[in-house]
Amino acid sequence: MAAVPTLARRIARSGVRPLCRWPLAWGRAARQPPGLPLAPCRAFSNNKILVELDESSGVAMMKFKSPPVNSLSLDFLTEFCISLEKLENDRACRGVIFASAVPRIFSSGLDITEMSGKSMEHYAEFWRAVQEMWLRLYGSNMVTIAAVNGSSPAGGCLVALSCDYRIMVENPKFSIGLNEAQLGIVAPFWFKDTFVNVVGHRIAERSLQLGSLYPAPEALKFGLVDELVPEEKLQEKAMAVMAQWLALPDHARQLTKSMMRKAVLDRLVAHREEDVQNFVSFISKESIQKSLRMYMEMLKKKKS
Ligand SMILES: CCCCCCCCCC/C=C\CC(=O)SCCNC(=O)CCNC(=O)[C@H](O)C(C)(C)COP(=O)(O)OP(=O)(O)OC[C@H]1O[C@@H](n2cnc3c(N)ncnc32)[C@H](O)[C@@H]1OP(=O)(O)O
Repeated sequence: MAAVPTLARRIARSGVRPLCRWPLAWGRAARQPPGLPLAPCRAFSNNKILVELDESSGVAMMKFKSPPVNSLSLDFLTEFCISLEKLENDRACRGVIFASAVPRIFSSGLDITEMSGKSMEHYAEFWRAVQEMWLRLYGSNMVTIAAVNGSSPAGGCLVALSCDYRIMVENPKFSIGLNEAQLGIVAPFWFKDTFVNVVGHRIAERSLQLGSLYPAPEALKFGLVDELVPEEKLQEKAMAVMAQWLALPDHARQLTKSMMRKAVLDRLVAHREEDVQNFVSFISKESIQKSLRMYMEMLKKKKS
């Protein structure tokens, strides 16, 4: 299979629609002192993601709005990469906070329908998009904070793990973890490396083998998330942590981040095509397809 940069073409084709210059998301108007004009702010959105950049603070809010569960479909991943690239190239932006606009769910992880009943070409295109999302997010020069306002299994957990800091809503009904093994699939080496870098080898090994999902208070205990807050305090807390991180000179923080993450990033870059081939041959096995179908059926049955 040739290494066709299909995602790059999708990014080029896909338009990012500008919104208005004075957006309302995250209650900016409420924070503004009365009588003063609003600080410069730019917003853009596409079908699945809303972004608001506050130029005075250099902080962007990226909100996932792909109901019902913010699953990471090919379209979502493409739009995520476009939005992140736009912010990365914007000199006014120094930090991004990620949150969900869907109640109770941060992200349900990779869209299982993209990995089930499709062609080998489709699996390859999808997996390149997953790799691209992680390479851009884990390798971002910006300060990245996950404001985890809902459940965040598997690929959703990877998004949070790839950020510099994780703040989660203290609700024990919200869970987070790399539960791939429960679906009969395996977290690839770069998911594992990202996880190990956050929680350490022993906890990662046990959690990955068991496919464990942890309620927010459990996740805090071993550092899968950095702190818990009540839902109504999440935005304020994320802004405060961001201000702390942005108080340092960018170059020192960026070089340190790159030093800490480079080996893990380089490993995927060096084995990218091999990783695509591994994914395609693994996911297209009939036994794996059967496991995914059963898991989807289980999700549907749970409702009835
Ligand atoms: C040798 C090694 C080689 C390497 C091989 C690599 C192999 C692959 C590695 C893949 C890595 C990562 C995988 C993933 O990320 S898989 C996704 C894992 N996600 C989950 O397990 C979460 C599943 N969902 C839930 O638990 C719940 O939906 C929820 C998120 C807790 C929300 O619960 P809810 O009650 O509010 O909503 P629910 O009714 O369950 O769902 C609403 C509809 O959404 C559908 N849905 C849910 N999650 C997904 C998903 N991830 N993908 C697609 N669709 C999803 C669900 O089926 C409902 O649909 P419908 O309304 O019934 O039609």
